[in-house]
This record gives sequence, C-alpha cells and structure tokens, in this order.
Amino acid sequence: MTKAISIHNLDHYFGQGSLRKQVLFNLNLEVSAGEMIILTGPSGSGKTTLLTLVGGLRSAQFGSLQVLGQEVCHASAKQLVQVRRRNGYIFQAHNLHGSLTALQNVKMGLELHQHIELQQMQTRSAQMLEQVGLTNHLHHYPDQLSGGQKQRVAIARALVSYPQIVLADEPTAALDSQSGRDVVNLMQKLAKEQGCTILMVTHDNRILDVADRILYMEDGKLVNASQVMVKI
Ligand SMILES: Nc1ncnc2c1ncn2[C@@H]1O[C@H](COP(=O)(O)OP(=O)(O)OP(=O)(O)O)[C@@H](O)[C@H]1O
Repeated sequence: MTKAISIHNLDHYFGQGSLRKQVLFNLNLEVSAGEMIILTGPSGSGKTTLLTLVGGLRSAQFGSLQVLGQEVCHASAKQLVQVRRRNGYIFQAHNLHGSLTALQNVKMGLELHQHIELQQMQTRSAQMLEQVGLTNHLHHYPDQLSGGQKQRVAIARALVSYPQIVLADEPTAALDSQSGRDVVNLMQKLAKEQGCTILMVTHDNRILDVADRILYMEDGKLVNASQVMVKI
C-alpha cells in the first residue's frame, strides 16, 4: 500500500548552544494513504512538533521524513512551500479571518491553486460548506457563528482543495462534547470520501474511537501499541 508518511530515525532539537534541547527521539512511523491517525500523549511530549515537521511548517534536520514520497528532511524553503500546498490544516483556534465571510474564508483554501477559475472556486467553496451543513451561513462572518460552526468552516477550508493529507491540532479543544463529536465525525466522513490521510493531535479522549490507529507520545518518543492500551 502507498505510504502517505514515512518516518525513519527522526530526531528534532530546539535552541542553540547550551540551550539546545532534543525534543524528538528516533521516531519511526509509516502511515498508509487514507488512514486516520490520532496522536495523543502528555503536554510537552512533542506531538505538535511532529505535526509541524510533517506539514513542512518547520524544517526537519535529522533522519528521514517522507511526505507523499518527497523527502522533507533538509528540504529547501521552496520545497517546503510545495509540501504545505498539498496539505490541509485545521487548528484549535480555527484561524478564520474575522473580516471575511464563511464563503470567502473557504475560498482562501483554493487561492494558492491558481489553475482554478474564480467562478469554480466560488462554486466549490459553496459546495464544501453545504457538505459541512452550513448552506444557510455562507455569508456569515466568524463572529456570527458558534464555535462548532467556525470549526466546520475551518474543515471546509482545509478540505476544499482535496488535499492528500490533513493535519489537525486539537480541533475539538474549544468545543463542547457534542460539537466536538460532530466535528470529528465530519472530518472522518469527508476524509474517507476524498481518500485523504488525517494526522490529528488531541488530548480529547472522547473522540479516540474515530481513529484507525492511535499513537501515543511520551518524552519525545513514540510508545508502542501494547503500552498504549495501558496508558489510555
Ligand atoms: N519553538 C520552540 N522553541 C523551543 N522549544 C520548543 C518550541 N516548541 C516546542 N518546544 C518544546 O518542545 C517540547 C515539545 O513541545 P510540543 O509543543 O511539540 O509538545 P505537545 O506534545 O504538542 O504539547 P501540548 O500537548 O501541550 O501542545 C516541549 O518541551 C516544548 O517546550
């Protein structure tokens, strides 16, 4: 099966000189295309760092990290931009632009893809908002939407370009139990329909069951599955 993400002996350090600190230790991981992976573990264990490396949001320097067959370790700034363009991102704080409507926010997810015509962008964005149940909110601004609705706009924006990989960091953290559940169910449904791989960082034990596989991180290391069952 095609590997969406392939990680071998990945280390990561922050800081320089005497402040240099290792935060990821010899990570090894294979993620198949279409898998939904949840990455969990204590605060400070390195989950977000790993997510940002996979997303090309920071540069990986030691070991090997392949995303969709492309080596990201030692990649140039230009190559990292290409990696970022192929991914969708969903964050806890949804990062919607307050001065843009839901439709305009989703359309931004397509604006890096210059081959798509304006009218087509508009249509696709509206369809995506329909799929997340927001047909009646296309022209609402973020402050006119609930937390769950805002997160659904963020999902629509992340998926509108049909990315092969979606990276999500605590997408349910700001939501009540029911909205959190709705949001992950929606992510799972749309991702399966589009065949995209999801890597999601979460502390939210209520949503672990949506994952095809749960990974546990502790002190910068991936702990193996048999130990995970004891910890969760
Ligand atoms: N930009 C940075 N510069 C220096 N150290 C950092 C930086 N980002 C993270 N760290 C450190 O790296 C370690 C891992 O942090 P990371 O944010 O990846 O953990 P996490 O598991 O995602 O935590 P949380 O669940 O609290 O978000 C922590 O010790 C953190 O203090």
